[in-house]
Amino acid sequence: MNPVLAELHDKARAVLDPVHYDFFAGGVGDEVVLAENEAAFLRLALLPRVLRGKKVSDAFPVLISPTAFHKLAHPDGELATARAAAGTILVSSMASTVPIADVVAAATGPVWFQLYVQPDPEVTQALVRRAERAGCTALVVTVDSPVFGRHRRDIAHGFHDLPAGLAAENMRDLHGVPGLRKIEMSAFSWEDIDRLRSMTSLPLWVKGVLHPADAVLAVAHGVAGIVVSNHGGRQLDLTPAAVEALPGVVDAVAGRVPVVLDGGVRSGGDIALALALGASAVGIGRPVLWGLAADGEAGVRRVLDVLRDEYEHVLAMCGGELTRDMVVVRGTGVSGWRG
Ligand SMILES: Cc1cc2nc3c(=O)[nH]c(=O)nc-3n(C[C@H](O)[C@H](O)[C@H](O)COP(=O)(O)O)c2cc1C
Ligand SMILES: CC(C)CC(=O)C(=O)O
Repeated sequence: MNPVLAELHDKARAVLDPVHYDFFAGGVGDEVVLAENEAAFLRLALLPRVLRGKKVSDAFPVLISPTAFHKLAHPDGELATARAAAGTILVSSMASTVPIADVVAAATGPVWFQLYVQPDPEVTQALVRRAERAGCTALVVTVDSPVFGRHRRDIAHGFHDLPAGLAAENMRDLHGVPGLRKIEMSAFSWEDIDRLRSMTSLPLWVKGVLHPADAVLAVAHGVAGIVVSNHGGRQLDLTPAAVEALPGVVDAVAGRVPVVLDGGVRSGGDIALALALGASAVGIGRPVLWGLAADGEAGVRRVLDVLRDEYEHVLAMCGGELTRDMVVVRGTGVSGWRG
């Protein structure tokens, strides 16, 4: 892990209420997948190309992944995250503690809205309209959560609701129970994706695809992009590391829509590995929360700056372009990982 990210993580752990730290840090079950998401990157290496004479582009292929309840990390909550997000895309969680309109107003770049499809279609529709009115430029529907993951740390602490004064603000006044944490999970289907697409002209992404067959279905159902993700190890503690599921999805999609990799990205090198394996960009979850908890807006900015700097350095070392033949599995010498 980049040492600045490690330092911010340590500071976040020191300042946060241990219950909230565990909510942010924890995963599902034995936290095997949580650990694997990071460990899998350490099993990969890059064969740099030389003498290519390429100028490194200044694109920064990073999105801020949607994470809930930023006011648990810092009193400015999502406003601080949004202000720091310049140069990236902020995917704002439906479970934000600041209303989406205020998040967009504080941001200087694009904000996408992450949505959990709700059992009541009217609630889902109201959320979509709130995102549209706020000025969000895409919807990201999370599809890996038909039920809540069982997080042992939260269960041990009895953490199942927000403290007084904080609320999932986007849910306010929907169903007339203001301010309760009442995000619901639902086992919806591709028909709901079609329905959502007909409900809005916003580009619609799906987040939480791991199986190549689902990636093919997602393209067939007209999605604008796919986030390969196991929800940061918070849903099913049996999946492969996110980066291990990436090549299969990339192959299935065959360039028809962009594929974003999310889970375990902790350095510029991890970003480079994901891009070499075919991702268009990566999403960052917990490191943003550590920056936010440690130092608010400045902390989030530091996380992004350090990743940008490290990524550009690695890219320059690799000759300015990243392709799958450059990826080697450590200990095997095999390149062109999985084809
Ligand atoms: C505390 C926390 C809250 C999260 N909340 C959401 C959420 O509201 N919606 C969602 O789609 N994903 C949510 N996620 C998953 C992230 O979007 C992302 O998939 C994951 O954090 C990526 O892994 P990383 O933390 O290793 O970068 C959450 C993750 C964490 C750690
Ligand atoms: C409100 C929660 C469902 C947010 C979430 O997705 C998570 O904690 O992983």
